[in-house]
Amino acid sequence: MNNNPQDGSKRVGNWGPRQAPNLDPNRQWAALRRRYEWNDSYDDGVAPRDQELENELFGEENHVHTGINFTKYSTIKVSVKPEGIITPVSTFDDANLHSAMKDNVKLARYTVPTPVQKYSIPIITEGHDLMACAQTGSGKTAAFLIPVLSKLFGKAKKLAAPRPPPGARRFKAEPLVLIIAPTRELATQIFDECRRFTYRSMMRPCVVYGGAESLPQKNELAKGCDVLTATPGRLNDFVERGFISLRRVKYLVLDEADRMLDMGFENDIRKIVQKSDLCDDGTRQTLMFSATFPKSIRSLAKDFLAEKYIFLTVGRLGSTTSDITQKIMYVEDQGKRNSLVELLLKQPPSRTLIFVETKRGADSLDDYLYNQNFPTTSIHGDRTQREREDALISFKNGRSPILIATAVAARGLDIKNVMHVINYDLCNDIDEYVHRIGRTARVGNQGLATTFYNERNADIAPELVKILVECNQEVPDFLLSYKPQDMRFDDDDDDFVTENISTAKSTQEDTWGQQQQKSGWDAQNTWDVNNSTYPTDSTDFPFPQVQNDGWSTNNVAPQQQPPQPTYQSFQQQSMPPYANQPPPQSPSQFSQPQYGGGTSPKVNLPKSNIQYNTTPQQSYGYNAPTPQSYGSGNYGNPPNNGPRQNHYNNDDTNRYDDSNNDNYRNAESPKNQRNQLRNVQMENEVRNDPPPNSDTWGAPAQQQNKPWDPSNVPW
Ligand SMILES: Nc1ncnc2c1ncn2[C@@H]1O[C@H](COP(=O)(O)OP(=O)(O)OP(=O)(O)O)[C@@H](O)[C@H]1O
Repeated sequence: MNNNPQDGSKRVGNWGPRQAPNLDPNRQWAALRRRYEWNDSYDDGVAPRDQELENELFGEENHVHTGINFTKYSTIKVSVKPEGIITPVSTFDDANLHSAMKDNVKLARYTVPTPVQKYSIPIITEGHDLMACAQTGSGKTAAFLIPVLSKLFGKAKKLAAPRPPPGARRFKAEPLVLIIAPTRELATQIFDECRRFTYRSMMRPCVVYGGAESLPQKNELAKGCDVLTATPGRLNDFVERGFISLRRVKYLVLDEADRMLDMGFENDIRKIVQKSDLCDDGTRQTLMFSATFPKSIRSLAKDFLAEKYIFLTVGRLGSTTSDITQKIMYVEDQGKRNSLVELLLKQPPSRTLIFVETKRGADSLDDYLYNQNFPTTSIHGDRTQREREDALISFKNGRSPILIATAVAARGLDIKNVMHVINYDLCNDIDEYVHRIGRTARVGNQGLATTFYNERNADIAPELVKILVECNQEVPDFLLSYKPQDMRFDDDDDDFVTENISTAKSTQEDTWGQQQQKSGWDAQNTWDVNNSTYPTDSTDFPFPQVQNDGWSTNNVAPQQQPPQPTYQSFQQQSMPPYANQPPPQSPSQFSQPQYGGGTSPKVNLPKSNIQYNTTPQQSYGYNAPTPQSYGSGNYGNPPNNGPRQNHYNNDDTNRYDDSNNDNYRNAESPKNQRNQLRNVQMENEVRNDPPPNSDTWGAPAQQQNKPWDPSNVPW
């Protein structure tokens, strides 16, 4: 731990100070964000610019720059069924877009369409229903918004419902476009995209989602709503209460369609499509998008599509992008916390998303890391919607560059410069794995995904190995027995065909004959472990030594906990050479909790401001592990706290619970009180402004096309 001499704040490794999320009680809900307001005095085609709004919508803050592998997209195999009826566009100029849309595409700095856009633009423009599957981060949102909105721009006056008179008490919103998404955060993100692409047009976007107050959402609907993004629960609620009619809908879009049609949401969607007044006169198009589409869901989806729908796949259905370096570490449950701390200390501080299985697990890990002075926050279904939005804002702006999340953040979220995704608890479902790791390495950027694996995850191992092999990733020795000898892509089935394993091959003699990728980011512009300044004494960065230990060569996962790094190895390896402060040198320093054991310390929330000069043991009221407990490999269970429960056995589920849960009403729940107390605690601490340029959390490599330069890090 470092005590920053200037401001006294506690820091761990090279991470910045932990800070309270942006708790602004006056911050408005996402649904109220500004959008372009059309005035009937404007000519159809030419609406004036609004410079302030333009800066907000298209400014640097949220712009995800394309990465060095963006051009590789053009080499991905695309399949369109039925064949021969669609000619892809090759540029946006080819696409015959409305002039306002052309301007917006330029403002969004899109120069070349991605493959899914090249095909979906003509498919949608020509009036087909569509089921589209393309890799995470490959621009699926724009793939439907651009053609849908462009087509409507010219017809808005004719098709759109008249605006309710100002202040109307009785009204019905009658959108032309309805986009349904599984989570609130994704819905608001799509709404933001709608705000961008409807800029200077007549089309007015709105969003309705659970967890936030209904009234502001209703008030926005009352001002006019042509493009509605919604989560299913709140949408059904508003339809039932008569605030929304779906009778004019010309485009129904299911984003993350496989998720929208699986058990959790299927009933909601059936209700919307089959029991509401949704336009059914044959003029409506239905569009489904996702990075994954399991076979069972594909056949179910046909219930909602026209008979002659088009099925578009970019790359293999359900595959992930090869821009993600995937690393699998064998870590027993009781060693996870230490391995995580070690991993976080070894990586250059950068925006990092950690997935856990349960809401309780998220809270507990968040507390644990936070108490070790890591700048964390968390997002899950038990937090109030305001807390969730605050957490996301803090993660995006760099105040809290480590976000601990349940599956609620697995799909769709597009946050720039997420450099590292850690699967602390591996999920059971390979599709969810694909979505989770897809939060990094977007639009041709590169990223790292580290997964903690142990015997309890054996169910997912065969599918996981196939993904690793397909993406030319290293298959660790403990997973070799799951490696198929032959694996082909079956065009008819859109699925893997594997043959039986005869002999397990080591990663060195890869049967596919493809070059192994280097670990870490490679290419000129990113971390290159073999070549880089970071960290010179640990060639297996960012992975602790456990991978190289003897057990891993036996082709079988070890029965016992693998050897853990010792105090000695921490001293030698954990701190990057450019650390501002030296690594812990003495046992007394080392016994401080940031290198602590596997059990969450008891959090005694202080009544007054935290005194930084006191020892952490006093401040936080728990016994930190001793150096001896590290050395003995026993540090997962600090002596006085006993062994940790396997928190992901708890029965609180993480499943997307955004359909009906209005949890902003539960602000007084014990969990939320705890969160509020913690927020107060953080508020009272020494505060630092976010890094001047929050991109320092990940951008140096990705944005400036140059190697990671620690001097860019502002502490
Ligand atoms: N043609 C383009 N050129 C440059 N950037 C683009 C282009 N199309 C989309 N983007 C950007 O790519 C990023 C990822 O897009 P988007 O979120 O739509 O991906 P996605 O395919 O829906 O991913 P996921 O499967 O994770 O939901 C966004 O920041 C978007 O602005």
